[in-house]
Amino acid sequence: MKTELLFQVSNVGNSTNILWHDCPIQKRDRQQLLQQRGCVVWLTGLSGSGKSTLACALSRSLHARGKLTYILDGDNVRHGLNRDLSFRAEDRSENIRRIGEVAKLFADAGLICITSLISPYQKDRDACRALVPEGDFIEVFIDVPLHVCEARDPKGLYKLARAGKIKGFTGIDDPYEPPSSCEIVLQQQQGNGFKSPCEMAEIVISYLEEKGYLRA
Ligand SMILES: Nc1ncnc2c1ncn2[C@@H]1O[C@H](COP(=O)(O)OS(=O)(=O)O)[C@@H](OP(=O)(O)O)[C@H]1O
Ligand SMILES: Nc1ncnc2c1ncn2[C@@H]1O[C@H](COP(=O)(O)OP(=O)(O)O)[C@@H](O)[C@H]1O
Repeated sequence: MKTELLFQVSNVGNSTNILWHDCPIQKRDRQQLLQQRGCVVWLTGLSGSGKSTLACALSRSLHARGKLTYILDGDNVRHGLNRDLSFRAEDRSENIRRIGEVAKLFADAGLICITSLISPYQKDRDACRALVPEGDFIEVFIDVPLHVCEARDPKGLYKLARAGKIKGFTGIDDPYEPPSSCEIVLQQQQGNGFKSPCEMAEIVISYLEEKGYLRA
C-alpha cells in the first residue's frame, strides 16, 4: 500500500524531511508594532578601523530615537555561538555565514541589526546580502588604511602579528577584500582626519531615514 505524505517536506543540507511552519503574525506586523523596518547594517573593515565603536554609537543614537537595534559583534559572537571557529579562511567564512543567518532572523523580527565583524571576503558578504530582501542589507565600509589601524592598535594585536606571534592576521599576512560596491563608504577626509563616531553614525542614520527604515 502506498503511503501518502500529509505535508510537503523537504531536504535542506543535511536536514531531511523538514517542513517550514508559517505564523499568521508576520514581519509587517512586528514592524507596525515597532514603527520601523527590519534591516541589516553590515559594518566591515580592518581590525581597529572603528567597527565596534561605530556600532555602539549607532545603537545609542537609534535607541534615543526609540528604534530597536541589536549588535552582533564578531568578537562577542566568538565568545559563544562561534567559539568553535578559528581565523583560518574556512572558519572566517563560517563565522560570517552564521552571523549573516542570525542577522537575517533579527531583521525578520523587525530589528535594525548592526553587525560588526571584519568580514574580509567579498563573496561571504555577498552571500549574507542574498539572505535578506533587496535593499535590506546596508553594507558600510569603514575605510581606514592599515597604517592608521596599526597605529591605533588598541589591543596590541598588530604588534604581535608583526612580531610573528599571531599568524594569519588580517591586513598583515591574511587578505582583506574591500567592498567593490556598497551602500556607504566612511573614509578619511582630505587633510581633516576622520569623522567622529557620532558623525559617522549620523551618516548611516540619514541613509536609514531616507530609505524609510525608521518608520513602519
Ligand atoms: N588572525 C586574526 N585576524 C584578525 N583578527 C583577529 C585575529 N585573531 C584575533 N583577532 C581578533 O578577532 C577580531 C575579529 O573577529 P571577526 O569575527 O570580526 O573576524 S572575521 O570576520 O571572522 O574575519 C578582531 O577584532 P576587531 O579588532 O574588533 O576587528 C581581533 O581582535
Ligand atoms: N571615528 C574614529 N576616529 C578616531 N578613532 C576612532 C574612531 N572610531 C574608533 N576609534 C578608535 O579606534 C580604535 C579601534 O576601534 P574599534 O571600534 O575597537 O575598532 P574595531 O572594532 O574595528 O576593531 C579604538 O581605540 C577607538 O577608540
